[in-house]
Amino acid sequence: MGWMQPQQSTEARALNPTEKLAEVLCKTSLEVTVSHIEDANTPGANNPEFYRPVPASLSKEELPFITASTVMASATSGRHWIVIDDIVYDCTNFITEHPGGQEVLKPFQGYDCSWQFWRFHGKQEMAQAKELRVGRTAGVKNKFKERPRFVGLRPWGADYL
Ligand code: HEM
Repeated sequence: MGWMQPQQSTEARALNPTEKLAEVLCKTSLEVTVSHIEDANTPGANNPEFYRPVPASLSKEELPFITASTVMASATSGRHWIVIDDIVYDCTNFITEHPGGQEVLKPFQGYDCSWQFWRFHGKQEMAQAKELRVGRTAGVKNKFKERPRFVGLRPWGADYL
């Protein structure tokens, strides 16, 4: 039996090695990591005119996030945006230079055209497209259902049926 004596606060006295370690571990585990998330409320962020092509050196994660509704709004704006694998490409100037012609790109303004792109192109064209990136997005629809690829007379992958 004895009297309870309040302990000195840790600020007032030097910490022993165990306390020091505990302090470091606590601080480390409480550290908050932040990633760059665009604020869709930023003035102008809902207007396709707000965005311009970003440097090719930026990774996908570093691209500004553009909402699906803003991407779709580009269809009625002056910008010709298309989406391939959740990346938004500004083809406003490129459309007249596209070797496959303007007509193939026109129906995709404001829409996803991933499978159509990969049907005709490979990594080389994708590298060329990199300089047209304006942002990343999610949930943008493709107007057309992908038709199965045929290998000879059977659809690709049909041999497991
Ligand atoms: C930013 C996106 C795009 C870029 C950078 C791009 C680039 C190119 C290039 C460099 C070629 C010439 C290829 C060659 O001569 O071998 C080409 C041809 C073509 N592209 Fe694209 N393209 C894009 C988007 C698309 C999309 C979305 C479609 C379809 C909806 C498409 C359909 C075609 C077609 C049909 C050809 C002609 C292919 C042929 O003659 O064999 N392209 N494109």
